[in-house]
Amino acid sequence: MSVTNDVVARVRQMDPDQKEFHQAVEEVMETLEPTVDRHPEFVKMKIYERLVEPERTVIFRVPWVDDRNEVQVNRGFRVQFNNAIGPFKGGLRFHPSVNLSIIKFLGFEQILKNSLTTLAMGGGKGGSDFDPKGKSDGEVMRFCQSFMRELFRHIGPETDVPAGDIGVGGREIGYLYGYYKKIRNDHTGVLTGKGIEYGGSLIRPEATGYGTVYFATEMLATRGIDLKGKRVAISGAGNVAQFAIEKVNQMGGTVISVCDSTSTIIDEQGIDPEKCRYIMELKNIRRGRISEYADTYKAACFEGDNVWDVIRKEGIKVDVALPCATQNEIDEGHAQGLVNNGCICVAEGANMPSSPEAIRVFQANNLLYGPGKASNAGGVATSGLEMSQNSSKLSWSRDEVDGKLLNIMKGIHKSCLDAAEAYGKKGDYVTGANIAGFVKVAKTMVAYGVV
Ligand SMILES: NC(=O)C1=CN([C@@H]2O[C@H](COP(=O)(O)OP(=O)(O)OC[C@H]3O[C@@H](n4cnc5c(N)ncnc54)[C@H](OP(=O)(O)O)[C@@H]3O)[C@@H](O)[C@H]2O)C=CC1
Ligand SMILES: O=C(O)CCC(=O)C(=O)O
Repeated sequence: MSVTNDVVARVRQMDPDQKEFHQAVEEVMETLEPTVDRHPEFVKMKIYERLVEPERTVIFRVPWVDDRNEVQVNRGFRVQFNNAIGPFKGGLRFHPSVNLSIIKFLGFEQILKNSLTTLAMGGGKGGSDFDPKGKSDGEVMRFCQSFMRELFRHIGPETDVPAGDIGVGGREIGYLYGYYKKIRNDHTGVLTGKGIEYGGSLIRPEATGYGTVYFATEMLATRGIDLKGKRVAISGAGNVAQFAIEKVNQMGGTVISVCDSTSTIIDEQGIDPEKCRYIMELKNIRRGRISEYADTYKAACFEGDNVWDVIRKEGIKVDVALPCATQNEIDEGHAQGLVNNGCICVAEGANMPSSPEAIRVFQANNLLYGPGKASNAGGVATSGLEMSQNSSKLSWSRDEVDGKLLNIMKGIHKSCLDAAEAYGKKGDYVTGANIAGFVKVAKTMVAYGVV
């Protein structure tokens, strides 16, 4: 048995119920095989085994009082996975599905993603099974304050710097940061995604969606194809999806879909900038359902199906797919549906949105397939830029940050292709992203000795 297979088997045996974590580890370990022969020092120092074991995991009680004056209790998590190359860094997810397996898969992916950005950031992730949907601002604030009442002792600008993810946007970051500042009496860059008035970076809200589109354009360019005039399917209707729509519009593509967890909208006329602003207002301010879009604009609404179900069932032609909702939203059948309907490029805005079987379909059909840890790395990269601005007490202009984001995405794209070629897998972005992200972290861990 190879070292990497051993690691997968051990992870499965030690934590048998953590299926999302197994999936993430398996995908990475499969592709790291070529590094084993070339780096005997990684084997000797048990780097593969150490990579899948978090530095520490904190699980905590989050009690809070709802608007009816009743006490509620949720579970909080922070997995500090690896800080070899910089402070732990990664978002917080508030969603009822959150459990240790999901937080570990996200934290594990974050190690390699953050390494790819070239910035000094280790990997971590956290969150809670709290559901912000349907809660008042007061309830969300009291929950965030209780969450921070425990989290504050584990984080710091040089230790661990959380940010947003599903269910954690500007509102939540404001409540979390305000409470941290209150109890630590410290105004410091301990969170990213902050409001611009109190230390946030321009372009951070846009960065994940914009970066995903920049990555897609780089992939398309390798085949001499332009995004202009292409039909683009996007899933999700949250932060990543909204700014992916905005950037596709700026680059001359046509976005034909959007969804939330209850329904999918197909708009054959295209989700133009005005409709995109409508979605932002609907989702970020009114916190309504995406089905309302079809009441306002002439568009089809499919209850209970995600974007990929609808594309497959209805035979909707698509050139480019940008999954921006959640993990495993694209299964094998969805992937085949995309292939059958003409898709040439998939760039993941979400984390692990494609199942392993779906990835095999994309690769077997020679699609340009960009895994999330490369294609959505613009969000955390811009968080890294926010950290730099905070520590130097400077604020950069919109154009300056966007320019740096674009260069980082181009750099990640090149690193993926270079590593894939160097390790005998030319054009394979999955292998390239995993190896390029891993080797830097692994070399650093070797340099530190056994710690
Ligand atoms: N925010 C960031 O900077 C980064 C985010 N990501 C990843 O991008 C993805 C989206 O995150 P983000 O936009 O920030 O989160 P948001 O909470 O802003 O939006 C998530 C969107 O996805 C929808 N969604 C969630 N679950 C499902 C589902 N099962 N089926 C269909 N739609 C669903 C939500 O619907 P509803 O409104 O019904 O909840 C919502 O519209 C996640 O995978 C996240 O990990 C990756 C890198 C950085
Ligand atoms: O900006 C960050 O620190 C986190 C972004 C994130 O959670 C992610 O990349 O998945």
